[in-house]
Amino acid sequence: MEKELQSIVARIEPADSHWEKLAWERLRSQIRPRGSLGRLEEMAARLGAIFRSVSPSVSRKIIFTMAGDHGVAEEGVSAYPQEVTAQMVFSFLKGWASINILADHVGAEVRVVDLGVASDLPEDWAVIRRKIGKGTRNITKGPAMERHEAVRGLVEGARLVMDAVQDEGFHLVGTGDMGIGNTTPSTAIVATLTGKPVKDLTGRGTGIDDAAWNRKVRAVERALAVNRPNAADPVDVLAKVGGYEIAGLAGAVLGAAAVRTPVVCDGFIATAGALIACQLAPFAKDYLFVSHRSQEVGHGAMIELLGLSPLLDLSMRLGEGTGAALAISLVEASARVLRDIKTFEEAGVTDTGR
Ligand SMILES: O=C(O)c1ccc[n+]([C@@H]2O[C@H](COP(=O)([O-])O)[C@@H](O)[C@H]2O)c1
Ligand SMILES: Cc1cc2nc[nH]c2cc1C
Repeated sequence: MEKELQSIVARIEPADSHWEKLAWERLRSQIRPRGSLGRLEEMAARLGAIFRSVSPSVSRKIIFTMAGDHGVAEEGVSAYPQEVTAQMVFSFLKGWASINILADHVGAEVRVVDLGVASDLPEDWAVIRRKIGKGTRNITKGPAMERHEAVRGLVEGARLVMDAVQDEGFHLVGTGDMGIGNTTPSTAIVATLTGKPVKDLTGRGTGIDDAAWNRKVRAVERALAVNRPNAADPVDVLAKVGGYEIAGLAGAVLGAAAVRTPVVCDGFIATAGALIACQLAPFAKDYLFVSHRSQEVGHGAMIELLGLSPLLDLSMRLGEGTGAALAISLVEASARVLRDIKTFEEAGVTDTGR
């Protein structure tokens, strides 16, 4: 597994700056005032660099919603009980949840992956089964998982995305999460990677009260003190204070970058995964779009560390891939901007704007 992870990471090359230049040339010669489509143009130029094309198509879209449970939930850090993770997986499979509706709205398929739900999911559920463990261990007492388990989660996430792109022809990937308690490990990850005070990075997750917030801050502080994750070793951080679904989310970003495919990450937890991926393979960032700014307070520090601007700011804090779904429509729009808007020359319009 470690070898396979290394080979995935080694495949990740920077996006193509030559094609980015060609994309900017086309964008600048389109029949509209120069720069008038703002950030859509930046997205379009990045797509040109990713696909090595000025006529990219991203019509086939897929969202992977990665699920896992967390031993730290027993510290009372969430507003909901652990069984909600499996219950929401069932709802995703039924098509009842927010992600189903928003993904359908933008024409994206949803796949639900069990990387570490605490219970055995019934055999007749159409979930993608990649269970590494039945929930992580409590990070306030020791490591969330073994290092080899973190590597396995990374590889499983990467494989799912690479297969979807290479075997099924998807052009654009979104990442989302489901896991009661997972804002706690995500906070521990961003605290480790930024060194900022835990208090400033800890949010309200599913909507916890002040007492639970205090417990959450203490849980993250204890997790860091007990495990001493090595910020210079992203797999160590993931294994000690991460989660199974966070490993899958990080792997999905690696897999997308390895097959030169844009990937849109959702909110706080999916971005924690993306951060791990970009620490492992800095060029992965060339393929990454941060869908939205989550209301979870520590998300700002993650975004700052990545150096990417979120596409939307809708005061959302749901997860599941919901922000990714909405932003996917913008990424698709920017591909159409690049490909379909005619140039002054093509349209015979007088150009005096240079
Ligand atoms: O994606 C986000 O920004 C986000 C912010 C807060 C909560 N969530 C979701 O809520 C759950 C985690 O919250 P908690 O309070 O149980 O740690 C998990 O299922 C996430 O998908 C997601
Ligand atoms: C009901 C519910 C749905 C969710 N979706 C993502 N995280 C969630 C947390 C809860 C509690």
